[in-house]
Amino acid sequence: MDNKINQMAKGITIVADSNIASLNDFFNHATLGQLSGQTVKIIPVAGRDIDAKLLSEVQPDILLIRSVTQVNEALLAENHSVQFVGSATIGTDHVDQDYLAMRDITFANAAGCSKHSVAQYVLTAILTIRPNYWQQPVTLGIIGLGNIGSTLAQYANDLGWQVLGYDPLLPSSTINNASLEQVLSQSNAVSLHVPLTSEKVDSDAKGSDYPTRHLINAETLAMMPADNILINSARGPVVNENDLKNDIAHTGRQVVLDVFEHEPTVADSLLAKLTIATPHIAGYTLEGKLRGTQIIYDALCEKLAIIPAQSMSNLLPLNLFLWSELKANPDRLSKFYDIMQDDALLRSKISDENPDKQVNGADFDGLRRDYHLRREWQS
Ligand SMILES: NC(=O)C1=CN([C@@H]2O[C@H](COP(=O)(O)OP(=O)(O)OC[C@H]3O[C@@H](n4cnc5c(N)ncnc54)[C@H](O)[C@@H]3O)[C@@H](O)[C@H]2O)C=CC1
Ligand SMILES: O=C(O)C(=O)[C@H](O)COP(=O)(O)O
Repeated sequence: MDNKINQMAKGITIVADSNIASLNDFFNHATLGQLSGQTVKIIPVAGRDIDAKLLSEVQPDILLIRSVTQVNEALLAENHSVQFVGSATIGTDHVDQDYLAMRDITFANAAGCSKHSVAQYVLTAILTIRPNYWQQPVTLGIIGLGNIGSTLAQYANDLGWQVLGYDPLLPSSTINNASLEQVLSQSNAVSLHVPLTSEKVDSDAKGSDYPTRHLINAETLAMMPADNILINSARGPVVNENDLKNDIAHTGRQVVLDVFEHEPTVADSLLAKLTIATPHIAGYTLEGKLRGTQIIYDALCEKLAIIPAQSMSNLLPLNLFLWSELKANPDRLSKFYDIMQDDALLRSKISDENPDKQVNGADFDGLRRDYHLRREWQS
């Protein structure tokens, strides 16, 4: 155990995004208080309300977030206490990890936590739009073959689909088997599973040699035949939304978005053109969210040098959703996941009373906060 954590001996104060699943079950006196005399105080706050003023006033030891809290110098400059930041998410584009390292603050994210949930979301979207794909040969393009992309490829393989995959940062393989242009031009549906990264400039070690910001733009959209579905459940700015709107206007392409360039705001001028639109809930299953909490809880226990005393298996109700059952009964898809209900809820937030003709940020966030977590299908 390091000295700084020892200095928390009188108590641990945690500021946490209130949208973290089962926060109180994982972070309490019984599950963290194994250090002698420790008390645990949790301050739950909406993720977008975790700001520099709060962290300066409260001076917590631990900060637990999800994807909507930007963690950087601006947030932490007036804070002298945080020693651990845990993000119960796969994505890390909201966290300046170099800054945390410079401050000697430990960082953990929840890699892979919702990989099955997101892959199942993508399959549901495709098979809802094109139910005939249960029976016929399909080529699925996957851009980014990490945890989610490779999990999606397994499901596709299971359905007898061909996979064309592109990931320039991984060695070639049976699924990493194509160029970007081949994936875009030769697939029936293309799904994006890349992190949000920006271009590398000489002085900026943070950039990527293969940046993904606006990876899908007028030029790359032009490579896709009009009947090729596009699905983005990665991060909004991976797709240039203006270029996408123009593309749909010209091609009539079927497009599924779970994430948006200007999230949490969604303009009706875009929404009206989408075949399916959902409020960033691709990973929102009970299993996916609990796994995210479990992973950062385990990482915090490691930091505190205590033995984890809580497990998501204690919190999960029985799960009767079997992938084998769905495969044998494709007509049950909407019972496994009714994606059109999520789509309708998002669209219902645009009303004639809303002069801006957009989904407001508060409504978008509200749909996510109150989301009825679905279940992950078991294999
Ligand atoms: N909509 C939602 O609810 C969720 C969205 N996500 C998003 O999905 C992203 C991917 O998740 P994972 O697969 O778990 O991440 P991962 O880190 O396991 O895999 C990402 C893959 O993308 C590849 N990659 C990077 N730049 C690329 C490029 N220019 N072209 C092609 N491939 C590239 C990497 O080499 C890596 O293999 C996350 O970063 C997150 O932003 C994650 C969970 C839920
Ligand atoms: O894990 C990720 O990365 C995600 O995109 C999350 O599932 C998004 O959920 P929130 O962190 O915004 O609740």
